[in-house]
Amino acid sequence: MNVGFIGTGSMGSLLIEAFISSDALSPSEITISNRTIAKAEALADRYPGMNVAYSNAEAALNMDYIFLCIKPHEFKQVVQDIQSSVHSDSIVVSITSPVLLSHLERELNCKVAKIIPSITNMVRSGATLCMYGDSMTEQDKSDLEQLFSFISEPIRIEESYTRIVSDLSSCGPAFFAFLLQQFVDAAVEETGIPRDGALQVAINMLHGTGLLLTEGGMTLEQIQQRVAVPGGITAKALYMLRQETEGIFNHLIRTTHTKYKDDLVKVSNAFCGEEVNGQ
Ligand SMILES: NC(=O)C1=CN([C@@H]2O[C@H](COP(=O)(O)OP(=O)(O)OC[C@H]3O[C@@H](n4cnc5c(N)ncnc54)[C@H](O)[C@@H]3O)[C@@H](O)[C@H]2O)C=CC1
Ligand SMILES: O=C(O)[C@@H]1CCC=N1
Repeated sequence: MNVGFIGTGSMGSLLIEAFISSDALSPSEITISNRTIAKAEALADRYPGMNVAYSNAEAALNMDYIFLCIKPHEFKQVVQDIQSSVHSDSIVVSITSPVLLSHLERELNCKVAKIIPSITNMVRSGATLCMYGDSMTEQDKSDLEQLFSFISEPIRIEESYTRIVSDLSSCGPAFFAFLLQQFVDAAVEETGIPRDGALQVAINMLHGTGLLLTEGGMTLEQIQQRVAVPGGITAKALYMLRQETEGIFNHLIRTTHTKYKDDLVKVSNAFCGEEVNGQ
């Protein structure tokens, strides 16, 4: 398989490293390009056999898959760069939410997909959200999902739900890391417990809670019920939490969606010179 990665920043390098460490791809199957070429060269130095391309056009030439691991505002330029390298059987994969499949289909004479990864894929965990353009066959979709199954659970979603599912899957690790940090900081502030010890206990708790929900087969409600014995301490604290956090995640979701709509308008203007009112 020949796979091109354009953009070797945070997510591009994470995907490359996860695919290699999971044996989904060997370094010699991978060609990379990046705006700052020294960054691509440094990555390739760590994986003998990996190829560095000195233009995006070269990174897309003769590739089965071309992953665009760049920011939304960088798409228009990169899509132009690769236009003459792709052919009807190439599959271009975008990993960002505000670039629509229709934007890519409009500009590229090839098959297109959108796959939103998550930082959790670094440890071969979490989901990848899969959406496909019209020319992707069922075989193309299952081949791509087979590749992503080495590092994640691929889940097909409707493009109209991209943002909310990205909030849960890709932004979620940042949101829950933030909440855990607040919990630990408060523990230190309120009691003087050494931070390292408190953090270690909190991390074990989060890991164990994840296992209860997966391997343990428990629901979110069951976990709360089993811990919050009637009249006990947890029950009292959960009551307080419900009062104090009411509506907070609605506010969070409205915030991500407002930013998403702004980005979508900018990308649509760049691609089509017109505004789009999609969600
Ligand atoms: N951070 C996360 O957890 C997730 C990020 N994403 C998406 O991944 C995308 C990339 O994000 P990051 O990797 O965090 O960004 P980044 O800024 O770390 O990486 C982008 C890379 O693209 C390169 N680049 C920019 N313009 C280029 C061009 N014209 N030609 C070649 N290379 C170019 C930059 O040099 C940089 O190395 C974003 O669109 C983001 O929405 C998607 C899911 C999760
Ligand atoms: O907004 C996006 O497309 C992704 C999800 C998490 C970070 N960036």
